[in-house]
Amino acid sequence: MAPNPRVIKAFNAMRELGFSHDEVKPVLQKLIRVYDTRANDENWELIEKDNYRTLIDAYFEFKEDKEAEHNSKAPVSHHNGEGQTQKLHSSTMVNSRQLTSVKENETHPNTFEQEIIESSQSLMSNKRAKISLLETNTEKASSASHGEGPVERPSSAHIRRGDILSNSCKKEIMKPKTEQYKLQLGPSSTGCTAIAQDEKHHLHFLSDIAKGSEKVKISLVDEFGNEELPKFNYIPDNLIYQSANVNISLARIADEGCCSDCSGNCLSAPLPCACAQETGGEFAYTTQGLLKEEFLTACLSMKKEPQDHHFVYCQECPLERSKNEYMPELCKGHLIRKFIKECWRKCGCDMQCGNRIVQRGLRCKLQVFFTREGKGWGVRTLEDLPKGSFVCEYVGEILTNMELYERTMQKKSNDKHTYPVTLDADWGSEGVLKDEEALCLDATYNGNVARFINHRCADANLIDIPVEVETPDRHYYHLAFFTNKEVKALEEVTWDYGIDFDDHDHPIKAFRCCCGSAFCRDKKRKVEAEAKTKQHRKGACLPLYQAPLSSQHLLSEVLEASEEEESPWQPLRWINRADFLTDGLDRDHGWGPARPHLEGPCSAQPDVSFRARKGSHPLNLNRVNLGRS
Ligand SMILES: C[S@@+](CC[C@H](N)C(=O)[O-])C[C@H]1O[C@@H](n2cnc3c(N)ncnc32)[C@H](O)[C@@H]1O
Repeated sequence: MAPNPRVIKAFNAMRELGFSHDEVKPVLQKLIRVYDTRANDENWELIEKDNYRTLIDAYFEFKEDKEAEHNSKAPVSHHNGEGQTQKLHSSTMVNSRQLTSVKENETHPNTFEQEIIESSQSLMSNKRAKISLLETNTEKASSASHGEGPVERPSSAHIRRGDILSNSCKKEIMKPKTEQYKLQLGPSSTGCTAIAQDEKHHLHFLSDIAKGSEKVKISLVDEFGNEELPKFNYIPDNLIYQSANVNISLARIADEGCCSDCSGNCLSAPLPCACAQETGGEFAYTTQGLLKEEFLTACLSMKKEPQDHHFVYCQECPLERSKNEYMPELCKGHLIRKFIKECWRKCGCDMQCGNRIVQRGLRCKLQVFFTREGKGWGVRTLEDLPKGSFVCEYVGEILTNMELYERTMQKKSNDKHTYPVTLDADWGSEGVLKDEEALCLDATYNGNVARFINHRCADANLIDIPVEVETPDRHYYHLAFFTNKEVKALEEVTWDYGIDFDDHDHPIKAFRCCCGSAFCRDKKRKVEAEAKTKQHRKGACLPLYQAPLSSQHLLSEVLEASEEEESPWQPLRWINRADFLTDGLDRDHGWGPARPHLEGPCSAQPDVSFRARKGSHPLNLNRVNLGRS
């Protein structure tokens, strides 16, 4: 295939500015992918405009990231929980609950409003609360709680603060309208917060975002009243999007892979059954339905300290293939995970069997709330949860990684994409995975409550564990969240996405982490980057070259020549790269950017200052005549 002339033009333009082909290639490739120029040739203009300004910026960003990555890797210890940079992993399955006929006593809780009161009361009795606030007197709520009518269907109701604030609070509301004030029960993410706001603000409140599809209601509240309600479809079980190859059939479950001879509760049998083999001949669950301590500890240590032997490297990584079909990069590694295997349809036990926890679905009282730290919506528990409790599953659409990549490319820039989960916990046991077998979960458009669970670096209170239920093949499994410590009512629940904040190739751009953890990997990275910038400012700046104005030399020639040992062209001055970039390229005067590897000490004062290019920053930078004129 003949090379695209625009690619050649881009390389030529960059070469003229002194950037070599090899340095530009990965950056250009990335931009081509990001702007999808193959599908839309017009997008080339975005790369080409302002004399390839985007490409130049991307080039420096790329360099900076590489340097930051290099610096951040060296001192990181893998034993303090801060060094995890594994890719997202995870898991699970299709509609096990749709496929199972669950005949259990449905434990619909009281209305959301009652839950809140209960939570507040429990806080009061714990002496943690200073003020008890939220209470309802809406007719609907009371009739529902008295069984006089159907439970209110969720809707995007905007309930005014006066409707739900208790009498104790109304005194406060009499304060001047302009005054905003907040009455709190503990810190924002860990305590109940009730807020009386300016009259203009409304409290967003939904009594059940699951619309009755879960065994418990999941309420949503925005105490700040400013945020738009999230737009997505609630689904209680995973759905296959299109090309994902998820093959569920009883015939695929071997007799040895199930416990057809069991009856009742496998956990009460004298010996563990075949389904416990996966977990070393012991069930992962206690008879109280919690994760066993040893199993939890083993899973936690694998996540926190992923030693080398816990990673596998694909011969041809489907993740890399989805990013670049023609020139995939080498596999970055996948963490091998511990699985739980639950009894299922071919097993002789009943639905109450203690080895069927995740498939019985969500039972915790959870609430979606708007966080204050800049994380957007989050999830908190409305009841105390003992260590090892199953909280919920990460439910979404099952996509191939190719489909995910395409989806993220198509999304509009201001669309929020929830963090997807790659189902790669067992990729190591496979040969070369086909695209339709390399799956992930995306809960952006269709998902359950887990789509609101925020990330916390290293010391989150939930752990995600892969669970095999209805299919023995491990392309597809469930990803279940369990508490890894006791979680008190009204605490936010979080999990460590395993996000690598330096991975700029990930289909979803990493967010600025506001997890607040002392082990925050993003914060650590920023601190390191800032230290580096300061160092730059102090002295280690970049060399700036200028071809003599009188000379006919092209800037590229100057730059190329300056790399030769005997070159007459040596950088005489250095400038701060950030300053240079804000000022733009002044090619009319022959100014060119320097290459980072030529860093050196900053010179004191400029000899000469030049007029800045029209429209650029009017700085008299260290614009020094570097030529030998
Ligand atoms: C799975 S969603 C969680 C729900 C999300 N907060 C929302 O409002 O829909 C993941 C997204 O939440 C935000 N997020 C999660 N954890 C965060 C954190 N620690 N700091 C900042 N933003 C976070 C990021 O925008 C991320 O892409």
